[in-house]
Amino acid sequence: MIRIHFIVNPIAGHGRSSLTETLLELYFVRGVHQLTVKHSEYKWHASQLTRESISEKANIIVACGGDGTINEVASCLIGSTIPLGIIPIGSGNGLASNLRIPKQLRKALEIIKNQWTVKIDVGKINDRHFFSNMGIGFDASVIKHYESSQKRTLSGYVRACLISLRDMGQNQKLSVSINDLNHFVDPFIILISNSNEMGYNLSLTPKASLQDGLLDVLIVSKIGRMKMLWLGVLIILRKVYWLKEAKSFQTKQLQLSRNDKNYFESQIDGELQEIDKGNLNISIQEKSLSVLVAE
Ligand SMILES: Nc1ncnc2c1ncn2[C@@H]1O[C@H](COP(=O)(O)OP(=O)(O)OP(=O)(O)O)[C@@H](O)[C@H]1O
Repeated sequence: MIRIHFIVNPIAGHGRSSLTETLLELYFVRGVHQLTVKHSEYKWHASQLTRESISEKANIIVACGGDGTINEVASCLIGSTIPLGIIPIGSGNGLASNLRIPKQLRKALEIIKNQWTVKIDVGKINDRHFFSNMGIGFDASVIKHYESSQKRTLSGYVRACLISLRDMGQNQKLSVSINDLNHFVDPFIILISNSNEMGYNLSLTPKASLQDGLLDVLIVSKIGRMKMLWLGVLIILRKVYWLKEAKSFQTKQLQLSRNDKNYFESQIDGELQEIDKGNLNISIQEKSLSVLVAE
């Protein structure tokens, strides 16, 4: 018997999905698959449910949600032999899109039944993990406004970008140490990416790969408002490197530090996080998560 546990975020993707045990059972074989469906009730509950599923000896644990839910479930599975399944019912679904996991329920469940796995890299930031990307500056501000608007849609995302463009003015001098070189920056954005997709088919690091053992880093120093708009166009065209203030790096690890006492306001896999430390140590853990994908 294959024990498959589904951890469902009921509010992901505007809460439009209605994944129930009765619905899921239609796609599986009684006597071969044993299904358990759990619903998260609050932030970080999905992590707790995953830890319980591990002690209940689940053979496969499926994150049903967007990048935030995947982060909570997958963080508990790093280094484990239990593979992560994904049902992309989130809003942006960046990681699922990079892994070519379809949004159609039947096709996504087919991947889980087939049990074909690949190992992917995992990003580490101090004692937390990210699977898609993390960022500081403009994109953290976008996530802050996106989370506080009640509209988790592409138009809500565009609106959050416009509000963030209006608000970006504060200086935050940082030291970034990459590949033994120190860069002192007043960044508009720092994005550290494992995946080549941020969701909604957008990418700031189109060359990133989930399996290359490297983090792709984009640093854009402070720019004026016209250039910010031009950057928006370049993001859509996937040609951010055309901007002369944009610098790209590939590395296995980097450090960010700031001298003032402020916390780092950052986004990790699309969720706003306030990291109360003057130093961020960011690294890659190569091929440390098994994920179910199409063969
Ligand atoms: N019952 C719940 N009520 C409120 N928040 C929840 C609940 N269950 C999970 N969450 C939180 O919802 C947040 C958003 O989840 P998730 O990222 O999966 O969806 P999304 O934002 O729609 O998708 P994406 O990240 O792909 O845009 C996560 O931080 C998660 O911890």
